[in-house]
Amino acid sequence: MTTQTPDTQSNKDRVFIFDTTLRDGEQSPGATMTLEEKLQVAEILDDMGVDIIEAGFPIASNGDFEAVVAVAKRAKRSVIAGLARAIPADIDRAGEAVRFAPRGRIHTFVSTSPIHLAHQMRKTQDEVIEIITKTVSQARNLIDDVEWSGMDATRTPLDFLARCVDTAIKAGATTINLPDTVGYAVPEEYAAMFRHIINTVPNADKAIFSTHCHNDLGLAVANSLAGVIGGARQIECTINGLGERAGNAALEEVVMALRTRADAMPYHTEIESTHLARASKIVSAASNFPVQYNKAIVGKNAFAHESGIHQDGMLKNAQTYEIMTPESVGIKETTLVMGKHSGRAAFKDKLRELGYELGDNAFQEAFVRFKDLADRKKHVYDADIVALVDDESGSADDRIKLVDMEVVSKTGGTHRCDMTLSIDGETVTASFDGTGSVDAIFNAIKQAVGKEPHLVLYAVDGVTGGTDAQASAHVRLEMGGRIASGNAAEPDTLVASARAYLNAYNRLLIDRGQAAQGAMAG
Ligand SMILES: CC(=O)SCCNC(=O)CCNC(=O)[C@H](O)C(C)(C)COP(=O)(O)OP(=O)(O)OC[C@H]1O[C@@H](n2cnc3c(N)ncnc32)[C@H](O)[C@@H]1OP(=O)(O)O
Ligand SMILES: CC(C)C(=O)C(=O)O
Ligand SMILES: [Mg+2]
Repeated sequence: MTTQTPDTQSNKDRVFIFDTTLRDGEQSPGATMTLEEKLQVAEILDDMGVDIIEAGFPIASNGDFEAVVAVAKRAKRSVIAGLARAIPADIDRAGEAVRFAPRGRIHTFVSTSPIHLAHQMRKTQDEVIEIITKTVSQARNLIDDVEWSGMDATRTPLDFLARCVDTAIKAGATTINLPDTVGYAVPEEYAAMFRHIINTVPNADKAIFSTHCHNDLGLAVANSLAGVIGGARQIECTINGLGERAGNAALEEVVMALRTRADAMPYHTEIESTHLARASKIVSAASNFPVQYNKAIVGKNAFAHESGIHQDGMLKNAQTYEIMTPESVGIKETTLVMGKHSGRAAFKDKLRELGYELGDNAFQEAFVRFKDLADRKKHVYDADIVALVDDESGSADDRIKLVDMEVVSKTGGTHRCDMTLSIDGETVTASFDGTGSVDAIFNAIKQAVGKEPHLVLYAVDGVTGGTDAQASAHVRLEMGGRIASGNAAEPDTLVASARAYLNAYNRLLIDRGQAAQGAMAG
């Protein structure tokens, strides 16, 4: 690995970030945003230091025009761009909209690839060259900042692409964008294309070269970075990778890749990365596109760890499993998610966080119960762990233990419980009916133990949400003037109820200092 340092002094390593969430991003089917939503997105982009915001395609509709005008009027630091086909009316309309910005840009594009020329534009190469000269000059007469894009550049023969770029620069384009419109390029090829064009076109140094990559093969970010390595200094991208078809390069990914791997790629952006998580949420809400959990940088799981080995490492030193801090992208903190893959280190840390200091044996017991619960439950929440630790039932000292239980309930019919208990080490079975499942369970226990404590209280709470939530059951029993309470938490309400009853019963036995059989003989 080579270690390089970005040249922040001369700015030759500065990469400009051109965000097109409001234009290419909005082209995602279903992602249409209201004016209010667009303004909210533009505001965060401006605040985070996006160099250029492509606010829309003004000729597309009055709504798009108004949105570009509104974003332009509110722009603080960012340049505001409007897209235009290589058509005079488009260019005029874009110019009309972006002139409201302190700094506006007309972004005009035309197809360059043989397939587009033959089937979409139905023009010859010479006609396209003539169109470029006319339209770029027209744009340049309206504004100083003109970007020209060669649509489908990556499927265009390099000699013709170079001719187009040369023509656009001569006509006054200040930024040259070479898009991978259909997400066809691979990184080495994309880098080589920039190198070739920049080295071949005589006035290449008069323009900034730009990448614009689509994610059809999942290569948009890799290609954008390769483009920069090949000489581009502007990346066109979108928040959350929103965009036509499989999307564009994700802004948060290119920014953090350049920041995190500045040693390998000595370039820098001026993006304030702590805004990334918020920007992602705003765009997700505005576009109605959920962010996938495992999305790099801003996904729910990007800084979450469930497996014990990783959690252990994270507790020892966060750099063992994180290459950037959550704070650096605006996420409050790393989460150690408690689940079936968690180990003792994370469980102990979680207990400490929840205010528990357990002795070795109690910890070991609680950990076994936690693993057992996590095996049965998808999400183990803090409240589940609290219930699990507070539930002292099932301890090794219990004289009556639940071995097995089966409950059959029929609508409008009987409720039956077959139960196997271990009483002072002896296996006892019982079967009993009840007016409901819980009644049948309690009756079966009473039959097995042979004594009838009086049920003073029975209550159940859901500890956490969802159908797999733990049920916390509470039972209070009275026998011979003594009262004992028992609690148990389980994903299954009936099992929780049985265990809470046994927990209370075991406590009655401890209080009396009697053996269970003795209690039975009573
Ligand atoms: C790769 C990209 O992302 S390109 C941007 C894509 N974004 C959009 O298309 C969203 C906004 N688009 C629209 O609202 C509409 O398509 C409009 C207003 C631009 C045009 O609408 P219409 O005039 O009805 O044309 P329509 O969309 O049916 O067809 C596009 C026309 O533009 C032409 N065209 C496409 N790209 C260009 C270009 N860069 N320069 C000049 N003409 C172009 C096509 O050849 C076609 O022309 P034709 O009707 O003479 O065959
Ligand atoms: C308009 C251009 C830049 C575009 O979005 C593309 O080629 O993908
Ligand atoms: Mg695009």
